[in-house]
Amino acid sequence: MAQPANDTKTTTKGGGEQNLTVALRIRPLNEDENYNGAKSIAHKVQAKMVVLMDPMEDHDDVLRANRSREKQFVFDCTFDSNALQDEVYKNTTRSLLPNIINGYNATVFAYGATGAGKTYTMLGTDDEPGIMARGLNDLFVEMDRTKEEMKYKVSMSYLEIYNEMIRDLLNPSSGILDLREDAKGGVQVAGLSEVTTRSTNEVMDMLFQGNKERTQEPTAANKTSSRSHAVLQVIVKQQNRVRNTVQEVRVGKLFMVDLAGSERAAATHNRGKRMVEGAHINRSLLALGNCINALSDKNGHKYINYRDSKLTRLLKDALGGNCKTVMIAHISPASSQFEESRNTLVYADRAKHIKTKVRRNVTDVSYHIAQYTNIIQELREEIGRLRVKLNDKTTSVSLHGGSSIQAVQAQVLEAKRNLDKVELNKLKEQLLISFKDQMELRKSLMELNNATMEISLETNRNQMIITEWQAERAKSSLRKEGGDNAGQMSKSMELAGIGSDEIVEPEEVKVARDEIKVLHDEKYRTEKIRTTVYKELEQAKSKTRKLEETVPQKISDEDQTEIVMLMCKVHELEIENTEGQSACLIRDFQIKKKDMVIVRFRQHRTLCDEIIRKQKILLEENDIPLTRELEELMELYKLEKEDRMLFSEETLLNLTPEYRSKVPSVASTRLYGDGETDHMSALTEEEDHRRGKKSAKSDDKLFSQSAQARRIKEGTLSGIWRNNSNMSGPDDPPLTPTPRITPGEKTDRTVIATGTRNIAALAAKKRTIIEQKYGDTKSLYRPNSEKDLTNDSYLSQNMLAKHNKKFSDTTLPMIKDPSDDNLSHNTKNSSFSDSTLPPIRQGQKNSLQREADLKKNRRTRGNELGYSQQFGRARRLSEKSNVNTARTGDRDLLSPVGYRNKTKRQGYRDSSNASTPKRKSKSKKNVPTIPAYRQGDITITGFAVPR
Ligand SMILES: Nc1ncnc2c1ncn2[C@@H]1O[C@H](COP(=O)(O)OP(=O)(O)OP(=O)(O)O)[C@@H](O)[C@H]1O
Repeated sequence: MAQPANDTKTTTKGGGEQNLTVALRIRPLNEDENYNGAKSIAHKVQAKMVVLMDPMEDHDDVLRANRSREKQFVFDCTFDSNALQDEVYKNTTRSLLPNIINGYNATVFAYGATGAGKTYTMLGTDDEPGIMARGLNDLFVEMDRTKEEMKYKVSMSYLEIYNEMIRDLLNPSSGILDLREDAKGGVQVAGLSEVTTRSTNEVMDMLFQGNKERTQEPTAANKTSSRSHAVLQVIVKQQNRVRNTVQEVRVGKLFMVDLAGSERAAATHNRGKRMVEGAHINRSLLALGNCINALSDKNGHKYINYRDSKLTRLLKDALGGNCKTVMIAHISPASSQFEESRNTLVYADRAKHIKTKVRRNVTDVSYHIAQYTNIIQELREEIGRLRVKLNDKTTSVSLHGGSSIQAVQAQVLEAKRNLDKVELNKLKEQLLISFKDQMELRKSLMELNNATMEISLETNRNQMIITEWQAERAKSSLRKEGGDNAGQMSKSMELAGIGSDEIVEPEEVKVARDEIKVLHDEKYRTEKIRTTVYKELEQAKSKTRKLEETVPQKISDEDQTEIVMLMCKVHELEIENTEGQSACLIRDFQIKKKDMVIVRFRQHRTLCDEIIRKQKILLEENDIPLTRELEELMELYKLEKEDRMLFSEETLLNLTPEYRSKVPSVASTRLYGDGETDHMSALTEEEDHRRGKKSAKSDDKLFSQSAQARRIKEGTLSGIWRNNSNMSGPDDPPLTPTPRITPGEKTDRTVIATGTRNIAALAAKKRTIIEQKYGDTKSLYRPNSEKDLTNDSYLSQNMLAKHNKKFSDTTLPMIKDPSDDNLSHNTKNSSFSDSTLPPIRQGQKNSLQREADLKKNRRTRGNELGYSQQFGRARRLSEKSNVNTARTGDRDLLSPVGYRNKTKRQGYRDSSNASTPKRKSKSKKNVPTIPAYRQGDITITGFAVPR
């Protein structure tokens, strides 16, 4: 029997003292006993009680009446002749097996006379296996049940004591084995083979082979009499599968002993060898009986002599040590076996009092470092085993439950698809909302940009009206002073800046001033809204970008990704479309602005032309010779004018029709452009002709009338030269829009003459100043060869402006040459910018009236804003549907724009009814105001972006 390797510390834990379990089995009468007429004298009278009757007892024998040997015995359990093998096993042995597994020792031995049925109980037959087979079978079953958690090692040995000699039944060739005791008092059989077994079948095979080796001889008492004690030892080592450095190993031993039966020589008729065998058997059994007697001594002071036989030495632990012991006594019920049975019963009854101390055998093994490798290896093997097991389970599950798992997987996939679909729809919805918001904001921004442009244009137009009137006012002052040579200087000075207050400002100019202020406020408000919208647009863009970035992360399906990408593409195209529209509008605005600059330039040029012409007349009339330089300049001027005429038709064609119709007050000036100059020249010539004066010889070229100028005579002087009733004679025809040219020469001549006189007055003023300063006026008339006169075009407007700033203030602002390539750039920086609002004169006579008009305008706008704020998004559709109508002035009154215009018109009417003349249709203006901003609610007068 091998011991655990390494550092071991074997201890016994738990348990306690307990009595030997004694069972009694009474076998049936065999054929011989029946044949010999033996009577059954052993009876199980209760579950644990047996009665052994005295076969010699005779109730009729008075002498032996009180000497009956009948006796009752009580054991832990009794089995009669009808008891089955399984019943005996279950009631005596099976309860021991768990103890064996948990490290306890147990012994089951069969005791009894020869032929009493010990071998039958322990070994049994093929059909009725005995306790050994059943016990071993159940032991393996139990180990198999817990093998996942515990690791077992089962070994067995099988020996016999025959004639006090120990033989290895599993290895008979090993000869007689010695019985030795170790230092701890443990009994060891040297050289006994321990065969490791893994299954019940192996155990049974070995048991079968071992029994064949057992000495068994027929005797008179038993045809299959066992002539030796057989000891089957099963050692079970148990340890937890989870290894540790200190491992607890439980070692349980089960001894199953089939003793040889005691025999009486007389009864067995043994002779010779059988008699010798019987003597050894009896001797060993006697030793066993003595031990039992000693162990069962109630005082417990008797010496237990185990050394009298090898049997008692082997059963030392089983009888008095650490062992749970079950003794199954066997008797024959036959009356012929009364003495044997009675002795057995007496021994068994004594054995009941034997107490053993049962403890668990535990060995704590501390492994050396070198052995950790083995532990690790074992652990790896365990892991591998578990993996195999897992795979097997998976495979098994796949085989048996594959369809259900596939169904579950399908359901999970389906659920995931549904989830993805819901998420995708949500994402799509968010994207669409984001696109829509962005588009609305872009359109709003575009509309606001256009509103700003419209405001700018409208401001310029009003500025022109004011400038136009200021020029007229200046000329009107000249006319009033026309012909009055006396005090020319003082008048001229007055003309230069003073006296204009006496001229009543027309209603149109007042409205223009009011509207400039309104437009200025409107521009400020529009810019503010534009900033807000721009910020919102940036936020919307950012939001859309984030959503677009989320798309590939959340959408795995290819088709779904494609759909969302298409949505994004559509969105991008919509944005491009909007930007294209915006660019068109901006270009249109630039063209309009350039047109306006051109008109302003032409106005200015016309004035310059007129001044030059009149100066030339004055020079001729006064016989003032032209300087050489002036002649050269005149020649250049003439050439430039001819070129201009050639260019005029092309310029006319390039002007936008919309602008022509939209700016009626300056339309005539703009439309006819150079033609007007020509026409004016023609008129001047006609006047000269009527006066009978000859023109200067150079006039045929310089002031010649072109065919085109004559053709377009109609309406030419409707602009700055004629639009003043104060300047018109009583016989003059109505003012514009009358397109037909009328005899206005007289007025024009007056104007021209007045202008010339003004210039002359300024010249005189200059001379006076110089004289006062230098006392020499000749320097003013120095020939052109003289240096300081070379650059003095003293009759030019610029020169005059230098001497009198006020004069220049009353004239048109300086305009850069339109031939500049940077026209648009100059336009932005020019004096026409709406940021340069004209100064509103204080102290004018009509200032109170204008203030009233302004307040009225403000009130009107206030109504507009309040009203427009009440409009929601739903109103937009109504507004949009009325855009075209709004352009023609017939706007929906529910529309903010329509409401505004309607109110405004009404406001004008009220104003005119109260204190001011009715506004002429010519001066009716559409001030581009925008209602209070609400995303997508912007509509500009005369402009709407289709949605
Ligand atoms: N309970 C029983 N039921 C039927 N037959 C039995 C029973 N017990 C014993 N026998 C039979 O009795 C005979 C003797 O039994 P067995 O050999 O087991 O006695 P034994 O006590 O082992 O004898 P020995 O000590 O000589 O070996 C056998 O033929 C056996 O089959």
